[in-house]
Amino acid sequence: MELNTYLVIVILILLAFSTLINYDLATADEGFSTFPEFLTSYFRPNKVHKEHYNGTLPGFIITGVMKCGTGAVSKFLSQHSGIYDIGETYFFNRYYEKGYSYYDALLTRRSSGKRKIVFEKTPTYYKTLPTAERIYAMNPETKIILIVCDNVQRTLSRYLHILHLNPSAIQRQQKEEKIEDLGQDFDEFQTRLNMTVDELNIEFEWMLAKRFGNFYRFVEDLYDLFNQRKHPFATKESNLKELILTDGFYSIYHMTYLKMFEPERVLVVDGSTMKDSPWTELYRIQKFLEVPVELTKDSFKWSEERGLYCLDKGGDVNCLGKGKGRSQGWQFEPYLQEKLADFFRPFDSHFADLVKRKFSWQSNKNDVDI
Ligand SMILES: Nc1ncnc2c1ncn2[C@@H]1O[C@H](COP(=O)(O)OS(=O)(=O)O)[C@@H](OP(=O)(O)O)[C@H]1O
Repeated sequence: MELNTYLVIVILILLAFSTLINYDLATADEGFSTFPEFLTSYFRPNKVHKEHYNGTLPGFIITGVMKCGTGAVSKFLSQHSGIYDIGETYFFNRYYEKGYSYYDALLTRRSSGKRKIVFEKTPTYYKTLPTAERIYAMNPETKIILIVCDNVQRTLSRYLHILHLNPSAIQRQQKEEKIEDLGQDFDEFQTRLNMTVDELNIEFEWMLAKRFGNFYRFVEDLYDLFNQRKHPFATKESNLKELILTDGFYSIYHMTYLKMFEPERVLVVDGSTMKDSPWTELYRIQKFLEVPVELTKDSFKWSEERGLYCLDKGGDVNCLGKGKGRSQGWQFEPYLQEKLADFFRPFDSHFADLVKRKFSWQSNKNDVDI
């Protein structure tokens, strides 16, 4: 064969691949029907502990997402006369080995016998593997609330959160390691984040190509990697930049909950609305919890100083602590803002399909025909 013929063949192969390597939901044309089939293969533990469990049971658990307004939702809900917030426990992912007697004692002590619906929030439950199974095993009737938000904003908030950590002497080294990984200042963080997005994009484009551009099949492959505790999810080798990004793959983590709990026991909340109209999602939450709707628009007052809605306690404006709302006025450079939005968009669209709702931060760019 002549050199020219070789060249033509190579160009044709490259062209064929370039159409496959189009990491965009528009190419995912047959995946939607895979959801029901995928999600009806329920995995449920044989042993349910509720019958043997005499102590205080949480009526519901807020499982995440970190930096998506879990503190705001908890604080607002704690104003409800029938609800009691016992705070963060990390029982199901950090202290499970201590056993139910530890959890029981903790809940009983913190709730001090209140005859209310008790809840806890631990913002990492949503993405730690055995958690859904363990909560289900404790009580399959537990209600689950997952608060999600704009991933670009969440990424920014995570960096600022780590930068402002006020660690104990023991944790100081951990903080230094995190900052070393992320970057000493915001500019350095942006440069490194940009590179990490590029690296993940290359990896994902190949994975997507192997699935002939079907985003839904690609997500199922990611789901398998998550279950096998493999890259790009948390492993010993993971860097924090990757983890901050993959923390936003809500579908992957949420599928483990949907495979376990009845759909009516799981509520997804748009945390991005907590800043400018908290009462809208709080209405949905109160309905979901089947409690009287006490938290309404009248329960809130706009704080000019904080640029956020705060609780209105009879004229007294009660805002969350200074540790919340620190991202006001911060923004990524426009090039990175756009790159991150592009990176997360198909994942957000997939999640929106999975839970059948559209979120406040999703632009019309998401209205792709799938
Ligand atoms: N009404 C109101 N008041 C205060 N803060 C609000 C509110 N609504 C949403 N938010 C946003 O919540 C972000 C913190 O999220 P979390 O509470 O989930 O953070 S944490 O994971 O528990 O640390 C926090 O992120 P930062 O701005 O980065 O601090 C806020 O933007």
